[in-house]
Amino acid sequence: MTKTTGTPPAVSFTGAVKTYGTVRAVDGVDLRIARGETVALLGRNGAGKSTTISLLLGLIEPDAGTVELFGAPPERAVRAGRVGAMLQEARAVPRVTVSELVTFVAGRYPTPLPVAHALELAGIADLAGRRVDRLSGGQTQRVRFAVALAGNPSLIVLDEPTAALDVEARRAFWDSMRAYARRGHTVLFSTHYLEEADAHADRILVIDRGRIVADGTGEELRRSAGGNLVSFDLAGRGTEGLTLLPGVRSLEVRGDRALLRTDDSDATVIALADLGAIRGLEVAPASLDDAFLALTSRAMETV
Ligand SMILES: Nc1ncnc2c1ncn2[C@@H]1O[C@H](COP(=O)(O)OP(=O)(O)OP(=O)(O)O)[C@@H](O)[C@H]1O
Repeated sequence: MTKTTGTPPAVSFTGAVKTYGTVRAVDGVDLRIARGETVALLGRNGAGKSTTISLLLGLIEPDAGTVELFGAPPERAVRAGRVGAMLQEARAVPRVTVSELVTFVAGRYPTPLPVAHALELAGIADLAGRRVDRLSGGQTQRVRFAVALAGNPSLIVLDEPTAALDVEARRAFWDSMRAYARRGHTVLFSTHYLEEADAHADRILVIDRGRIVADGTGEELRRSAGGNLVSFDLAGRGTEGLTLLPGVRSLEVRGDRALLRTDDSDATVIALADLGAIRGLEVAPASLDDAFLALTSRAMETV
């Protein structure tokens, strides 16, 4: 899709692998992100999101395969000021004000945003004179966003950017992020929140055990997971054999309820009735949540 112009994509992974001991944190990722796209990297805890982002930023090297930004090694793009990042660990610099910090970072880039503009975009104009080590978690998060924006980078990478934000700050954050994306910048953000990925990304990459298991719009993911969800109370019974019932593609257990994704809910319900497993039985269309669970479910391996 991005090959036609001859311009290298913003992000390109080819067979990238990163292993920690026996864990394949990133396990053969092939990926292209075109310039101007807003992409969400969605996955459970430990799925490989942060490792993917570290590879992308050149903070770690792949054991195999290649990673490029704008057709060059990540370090080169980072050094040229084409990349801004907001990572998970926040280390406050003592005594410095918000404005001083953002001014310092902006000064390291060739074509930075005016500092007042970066502060305004991050929604922290009113915090300009405050010390960065005396802010709340949510305020600190927004300062980190201003730091990521300060250099006016072509690509901005945000690792779980809304983790510490309340509802209002979250909304303000996404408004700012979208304003930045509308200027033609490329945005990659990681999240656990399906609604955020669905609402704010052009494209969602679902990562599970180091692999990209789905790539598309929220609508496409819902469609690809397809089917219906049949759920019922286990009432103490086991889950053996449930994935073998007619139509069933995957099984998830939430508390005492079994959730079966099925391509043929009628056949599944009849089979459950034969087993006498109909307590609290419900049939519902798949949601994006369900699609995500189906895509990343451990039970998928057995289906
Ligand atoms: N420095 C490291 N040393 C050893 N194992 C690591 C290291 N970093 C990551 N891992 C392992 O690699 C896997 C992927 O971790 P990663 O941090 O990329 O996941 P994540 O999707 O960002 O998770 P979370 O949502 O919890 O932040 C996990 O099994 C993790 O334990």
